[in-house]
Parts: sequence; C-alpha cells; structure tokens
Amino acid sequence: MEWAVRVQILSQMGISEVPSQYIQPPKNRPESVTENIADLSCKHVPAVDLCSEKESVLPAIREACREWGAFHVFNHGVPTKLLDGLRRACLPFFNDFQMEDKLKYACNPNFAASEGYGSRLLVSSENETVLDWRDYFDHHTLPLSRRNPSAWPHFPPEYRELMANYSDEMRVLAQRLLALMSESLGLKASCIEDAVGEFYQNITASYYPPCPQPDLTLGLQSHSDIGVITLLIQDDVGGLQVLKDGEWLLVDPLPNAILVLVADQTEIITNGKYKTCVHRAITNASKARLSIATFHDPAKTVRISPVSDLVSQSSPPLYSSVLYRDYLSSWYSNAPEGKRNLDKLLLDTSNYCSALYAIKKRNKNSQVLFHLCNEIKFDVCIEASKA
Ligand SMILES: O=C(O)CCC(=O)C(=O)O
Ligand SMILES: [Fe+2]
Repeated sequence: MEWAVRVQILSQMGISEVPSQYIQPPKNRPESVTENIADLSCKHVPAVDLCSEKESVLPAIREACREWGAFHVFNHGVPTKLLDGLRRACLPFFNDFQMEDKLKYACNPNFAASEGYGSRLLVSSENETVLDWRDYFDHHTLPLSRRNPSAWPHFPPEYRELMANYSDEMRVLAQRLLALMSESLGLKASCIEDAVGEFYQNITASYYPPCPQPDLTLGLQSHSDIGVITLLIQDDVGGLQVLKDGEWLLVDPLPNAILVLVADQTEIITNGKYKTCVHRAITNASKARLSIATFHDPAKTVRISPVSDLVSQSSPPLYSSVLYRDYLSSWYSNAPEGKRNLDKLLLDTSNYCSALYAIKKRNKNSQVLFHLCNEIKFDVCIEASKA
C-alpha cells in the first residue's frame, strides 16, 4: 500500500467494506460496537478536582494511578477557551484542506515520530501489518529548540499560536501532576521530574474518519504510551477505551476535563507502584472523531530506573534500568500489539533482591551500588553476592 494513502480518502470514497489491511485479527476486534457508544460500559475512569484540598487530592491520585493508570482532572487551570479553541482549530486541516495541500505537510515515514501529517502503522510481532483507521498530525513542541510553527497548518490563522500556547499550558500541568504523583508516593515533589529531566513534548491531533466496519477495525491499536505522562482531550464523539482488569472501558468524552494517562517510564520510575495505562481507540460508522494527545518524554540520553526510595527488601526493583533511546528503538522495531513493551525489562525479583541485599550489607554506599546493579549484567550481581 502506498504511504500516501490516508484513511480519510478511503472513508470519503464511500466504501462499504474496509480494505483487508485494516481488518484486525479476531482477538483484537472491539467485542461489541453498539449504536449508542455511551452504553458500552458503566464503569468510569476516576476524576480528580485539582482545586480540592491536597489531603484529598493525593489519595485520589494514588488510587487512580495504582488501579487505573488514568484519571480525569477538573479545575486544572487550563482555560476552557483554549481547549475549545484548539479542538476547533484542528478540524479544518482534516475537514477542509484539499489532499494535495495536506500532503505538503506529510511526515517522513522513514523516521519514527516525524513531525507532520501521517497515518501511523504498528507492526505486529508476526511482522504482519494491521493498519489503524486513523490519520494524524504530529507537532514537535518542546524543548523550544524543536518547535517550528511554520511546519504546522497555516489555517485557521490562530492555529500556530493556539498550539504553542497549549503546549506551554500542558507542560505546566504535566509538571504539576508529576509533583502530585511524587508526593502521593511519599516522595519529594520534584522526584519524578528529576528522574526524567527536560521534557520532550509532542502533540498529536488524531482524526478518526467514520468507518464502514467498526466491529472489524480499530482507530488505534491497543498500546501504552512510551513516555512519562500523556494529557489528552477529545471531542464529544467518544471512542477511547482503557483496559481495566481485562475489560475495555469507554472513557467519557468530558469537554472540560483533561485525561491523564500514566505512561511506561513512570511505571519504571515508580517501580511498578503506578501502572502505565493500556488503551486503544475504536471507530464508529457515523461520525469522525478528534483527539489531541500531549506526550511528555525524557531526552533519549536519559537513563530511567526505579527511584531508590521506592526500592526496599519488601519491594525489590521490578525493572532494570534503560536508556530511553534503547526503549524507544525496541518499541519501534517490535511494536507491542497489545503486549507491554515494558515487560521486556522485568527482572527476576527473587534472585535480584537477594543479590542486591547481600552486596548492600557489605557496602555502605548502597545508592551507588543500586545503580551499578541496574547497569551491570544481572548475573554479575549474583556472582558478586556470593563472593
Ligand atoms: O484518540 C485517542 O483518544 C487516543 C490517542 C492515543 O492513544 C495516542 O495517540 O497515543
Ligand atoms: Fe496512546
């Protein structure tokens, strides 16, 4: 299939059957796509009012991050005008631009997360490509050295300014949320942010055209986000689902709320105390859907490992440390297709724990050794513990 094929073209052709590349294997299909999408489930992701007292915010965040890896925030300080303005501004590119004008903004398919207009593919472990029923526009927004608004749609005239303002607001909110998440684990407020360093932020507007066979396709396949924290807004159509205790639950499209998704690096940093959220997007036959996701990632040169304050004899390190660049490349070369990329970093905690503690007992500088153990080969730790 030509790279330049966009889902929107297929949708506008009025086909009654989707091309075979878009058909999910039966195990991945949405089980039931009912007419009334809101009826799909009665369980809701938790909501946190950020204006409440800290004594109630921290336990609410702790519970949500442990049990769901996702929660809505209200009273988040981001002006409603900006949320609505950006949602509105993102539509003309998908709805009104001619395809030849859209393709002037095409991303480079040879680079992962290249900026611009595209239709991303995930390649399954069997190397069979199943395509998502989704087009998107990816913006590189932070650090400022990556931000080049002239690469973003030129229409409507306020687009670029809105996107830049939104990027700044999301950074502030992400920092505030990571501070609350740190505190909710009894860590100092800057703990998670210190572990991440300067944010690399990308903003992706996803557009899911109406799909003639929503029961066979997915807008976006099951995945967890690979970075630290994702902040997502959507329109009123609905279609985002989160996986909770083996069940796919629809996320209510709440206009003034921002959805927080815990991503993989936060699960590593918190030593599994907080769970990355597995999610996907389903499609529907009648209405196009828009979502805007803001991803916050570490720089590629940052090494991520569980913070030592969350590692103890009763809570051994669950994950080995990883250079973010290596995490990224393993994700892109072997996209997980429903499996957690994170699981590749899982340690054998029983052995690791005894090795680590044997070494610690003999050495006062346990902090250094903890990081060493993470970086050197695991069996070397075992040998060292026996010596
Ligand atoms: O469209 C959505 O609601 C989900 C988007 C998403 O998960 C992503 O871009 O990673
Ligand atoms: Fe995602």
